[in-house]
Amino acid sequence: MRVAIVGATGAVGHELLQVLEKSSLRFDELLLYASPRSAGTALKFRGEDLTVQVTPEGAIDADLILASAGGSVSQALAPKWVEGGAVVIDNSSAFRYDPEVPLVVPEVNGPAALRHKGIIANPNCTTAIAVVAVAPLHREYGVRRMIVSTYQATSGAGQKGMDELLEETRTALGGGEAGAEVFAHPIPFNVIPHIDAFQANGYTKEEMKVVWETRKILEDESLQISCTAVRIPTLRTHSEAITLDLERPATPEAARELLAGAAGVEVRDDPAAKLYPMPLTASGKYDVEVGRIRPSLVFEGGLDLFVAGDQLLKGAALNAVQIAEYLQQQGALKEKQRA
Ligand SMILES: NC(=O)C1=CN([C@@H]2O[C@H](COP(=O)(O)OP(=O)(O)OC[C@H]3O[C@@H](n4cnc5c(N)ncnc54)[C@H](OP(=O)(O)O)[C@@H]3O)[C@@H](O)[C@H]2O)C=CC1
Ligand SMILES: N[C@@H](CC(=O)OP(=O)(O)O)C(=O)O
Repeated sequence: MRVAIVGATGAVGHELLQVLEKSSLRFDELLLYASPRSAGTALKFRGEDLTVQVTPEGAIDADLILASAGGSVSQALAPKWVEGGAVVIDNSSAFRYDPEVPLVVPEVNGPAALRHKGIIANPNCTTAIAVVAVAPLHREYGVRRMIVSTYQATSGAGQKGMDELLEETRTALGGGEAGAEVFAHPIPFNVIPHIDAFQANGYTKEEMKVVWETRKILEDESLQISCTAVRIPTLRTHSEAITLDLERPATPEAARELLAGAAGVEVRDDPAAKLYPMPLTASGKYDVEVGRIRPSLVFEGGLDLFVAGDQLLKGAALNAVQIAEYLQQQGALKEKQRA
């Protein structure tokens, strides 16, 4: 079994290497690809140096390709990879809204992955983190309306986002004027309510991804969702305040108990002991932290909660590897015939 990572030198690629090291996925060989500027770079995997190669324009001889090199690379090359016999798990947004392409968070809709025709899409990171917490509540109480406000880390914009936070913070602390290239405004000591492009309806694409993708994953087009997505000066982990209007009333106690048994969730909810989800505690963790669970003051029987999830892990690398593990467990990931 041969696995390839395209985009191995990026923020998500780096996490893919770490997650694969610990994963139960069985494979014999790992191939690493990036852009020409990284060709020849050595990256460690299981104690060995693997050399990064230039991503070819055509097929890659691998059984499974984990793609995290951006939408335009996936758009252009993923169909060729599939033609060459590989299964592609794509971290970009290129195919997420294609009805033929499953959009999968294994804890929530794992079996959807089995319906793939070569490509499986990994959801937007903000969405993936939200649905891990919301799906169990939706199943039990029926979510009617969902209002989300996000606090998104700079690594959501890749390695260059983290670099800009660190460099511009140094500049600001040194008495200089912080600049901005990756973000729309200087990020140190600021919050920016602008992630991705503004759409005709006044929402950003990041906000609309939460709407479109949550509905697709939960298979419920009737869900009413509104999101405000905000960039904050942290390195990693996206946090989200979520308000839920429910068809059947929930109590915080019952919700806490339900979520404590839910896969991928860690309930961290003891305000008296100052225990609640935070980037500081959620970073590097596989589970999404959920806390501040309380009755909604607006929607009777509804809930307010706060989640924090490492978006480079559950929002990207971990979720992609979990999809691959799921396929393999189901006997749906096979080595292709080679001459
Ligand atoms: N960051 C996040 O939180 C999340 C990211 N994603 C998605 O994952 C993908 C990667 O994101 P991220 O790791 O953050 O981005 P980075 O900018 O950190 O990394 C991009 C990677 O893609 C490679 N790359 C860029 N252009 C090309 C090209 N033309 N051909 C081949 N390889 C190329 C880069 O190689 P090189 O180093 O040589 O330039 C690098 O390895 C994106 O689609 C993003 O939307 C999804 C969920 C969350
Ligand atoms: N949501 C990421 C950006 C990203 O990579 O999103 P997507 O995978 O939907 O393109 C952010 O915080 O900026």
